[in-house]
Amino acid sequence: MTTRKPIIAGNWKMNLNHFEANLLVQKLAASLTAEQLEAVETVVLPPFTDLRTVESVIADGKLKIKYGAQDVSPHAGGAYTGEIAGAFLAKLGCSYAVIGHSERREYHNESDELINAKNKAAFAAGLVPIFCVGEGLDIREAGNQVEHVLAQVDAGLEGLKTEQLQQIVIAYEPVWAIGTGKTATPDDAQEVCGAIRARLVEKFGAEVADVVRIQYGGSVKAANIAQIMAQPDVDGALVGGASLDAEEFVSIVRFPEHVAR
Ligand SMILES: O=C(CO)COP(=O)(O)O
Repeated sequence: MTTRKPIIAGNWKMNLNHFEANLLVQKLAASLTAEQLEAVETVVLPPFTDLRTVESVIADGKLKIKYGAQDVSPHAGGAYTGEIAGAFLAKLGCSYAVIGHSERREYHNESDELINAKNKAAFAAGLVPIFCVGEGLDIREAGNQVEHVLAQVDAGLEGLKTEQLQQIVIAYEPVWAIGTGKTATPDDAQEVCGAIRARLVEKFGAEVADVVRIQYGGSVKAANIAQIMAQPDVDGALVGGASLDAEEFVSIVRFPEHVAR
């Protein structure tokens, strides 16, 4: 089996202006050693307007922190007022783009088809999608979470090439656990992340499925990261609220040390 490098990403959502972004990245850089950043891929996902600043801080300090955007247009360019093209994000040094976050599915009516188009647009621009899936509370209560998430996975990955599938990051974020303080149990997270990997094996073969990194997201904190990361099919976390606090996020990135303690 391949060893997948853990990936911890901080989704700042619509928080922190570019001055605040500068400060937070500086704090992360001051607390995380080169070894820690080598062991755990660390990503920040600020609002679009912070990206130029984040690019500068990271380039100036030669920091091994990666960054990305929270969305991308499905279009390459043109008359799409308010949209941001993947090529612009790539020019700013972004490595990743969050695609299909539940907040965009819910508040912007993003469909599986649109999300699939955005996954393709991200790759076309040289960005790696952090492709989000997850069930709402009604679906969880009816016990249909696996079926629901696998349908989202199938639709979002439709038509992607093998080398793209090998790079994509899939984030499983149960909607009922986002911002609620109600974390899924490690077993809940493993059930769905394991089912996602089994589906990847079935559709694309073990060589693809073995290298795809699957994150869990939903009320991840320093206090619960180690148990979540101990699950065999969880390769990282997509962190919301706790990523806005430098000390807390640093502690999450340093999860391998929690296990050793
Ligand atoms: O939506 C999330 C990350 O994308 C999770 O948010 P919280 O960590 O605030 O629950």
